[in-house]
Amino acid sequence: MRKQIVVLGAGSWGTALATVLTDNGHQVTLWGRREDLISEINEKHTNEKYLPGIKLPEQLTATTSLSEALANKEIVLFVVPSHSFRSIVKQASAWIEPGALIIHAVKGFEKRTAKRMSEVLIEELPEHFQTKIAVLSGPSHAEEVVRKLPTTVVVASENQEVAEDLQGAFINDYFRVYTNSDMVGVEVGGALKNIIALAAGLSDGLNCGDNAKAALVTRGLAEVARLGTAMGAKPITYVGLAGVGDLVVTCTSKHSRNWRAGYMISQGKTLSEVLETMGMVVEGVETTRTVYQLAMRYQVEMPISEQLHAVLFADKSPAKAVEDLMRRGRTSEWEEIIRSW
Ligand SMILES: NC(=O)C1=CN([C@@H]2O[C@H](COP(=O)(O)OP(=O)(O)OC[C@H]3O[C@@H](n4cnc5c(N)ncnc54)[C@H](OP(=O)(O)O)[C@@H]3O)[C@@H](O)[C@H]2O)C=CC1
Ligand SMILES: O=C(CO)COP(=O)(O)O
Repeated sequence: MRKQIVVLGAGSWGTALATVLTDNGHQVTLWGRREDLISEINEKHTNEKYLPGIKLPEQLTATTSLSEALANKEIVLFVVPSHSFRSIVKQASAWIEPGALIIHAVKGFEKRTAKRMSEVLIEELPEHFQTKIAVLSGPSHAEEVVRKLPTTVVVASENQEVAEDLQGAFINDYFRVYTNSDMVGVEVGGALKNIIALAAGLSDGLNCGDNAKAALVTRGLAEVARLGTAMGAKPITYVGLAGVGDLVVTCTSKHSRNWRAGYMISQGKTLSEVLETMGMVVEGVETTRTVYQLAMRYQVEMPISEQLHAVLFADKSPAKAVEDLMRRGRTSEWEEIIRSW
């Protein structure tokens, strides 16, 4: 059924998801903060900064006005980076229709509080939205989605009806959507895989080889599952799209900004040079800082994240980080948490 949908955030992922929803016949409004970009989307049907060379559907309209964007919308999708999430939710809150479903597609934690985005939504929106919140995640680079390449994602909500309604709005022949009830697991998986992708970029830049990459993905998954489970996730989520699926794509794809950031650091660039060159959000950097605190709070061992933290924020050489990972104390592959899968 045709729905009225607003997508808040006109970067790569917001624009790509708005395209999927428009292709599905919904009436979609894309909100962004820059007049020049919004005029470009409305007049030229392009978003050259974030999705160069892509023609967007002509039916997709954009605006810089939050009140206009949110008027009469049945689904509200937030896709702004985690660092601006709370502020945009606060501004939007007053204009959201009481019956709307709320979904976000953000892969990060709030820097100041280490909260998940759904926790921020619960704090900032009126209480009646609490049972209407969902997250969309999984292996899905915007550059491939706008080219209609086959993609699978997961929509997680504690409310099965909400998950199924949203599945129905997003699913099509190139964008297959699965439901899941584990919001914590899906949100934590989406955020943490960026740390492992940064490490994979470093490893590739140091020519550590394919064995090392496989080790990072596999032991990275163990690390993600360990913290996720301690935070309340269901371990089985990590053998799904928001776990192993997203780890594989982000650690191996040329499209990954996190992988590219790690690679550039291995080539001697400073973190600020990397972030400046990228011109797009690299969520894994702040997530590494946050996860360092979360690992201590939950008393969870996270050796890859810990080494990456030292490389990014304490000037440790990537080569020494690899050496320290390889020389860790001997351990068994299967610990209690992972054994419960
Ligand atoms: N790109 C992808 O393939 C995927 C991304 N994601 C996740 O989606 C989220 C958004 O990322 P993505 O779209 O890729 O990011 P981009 O870097 O492509 O775009 C960032 C967008 O956020 C806007 N923005 C930046 N700062 C602010 C602010 N302070 N207030 C309001 N808007 C702001 C930018 O606006 P402006 O242009 O005006 O600066 C731009 O529209 C991230 O959490 C990411 O991990 C998830 C899956 C896939
Ligand atoms: O989440 C993504 C793919 O699933 C995008 O990853 P990057 O932010 O590293 O580009």
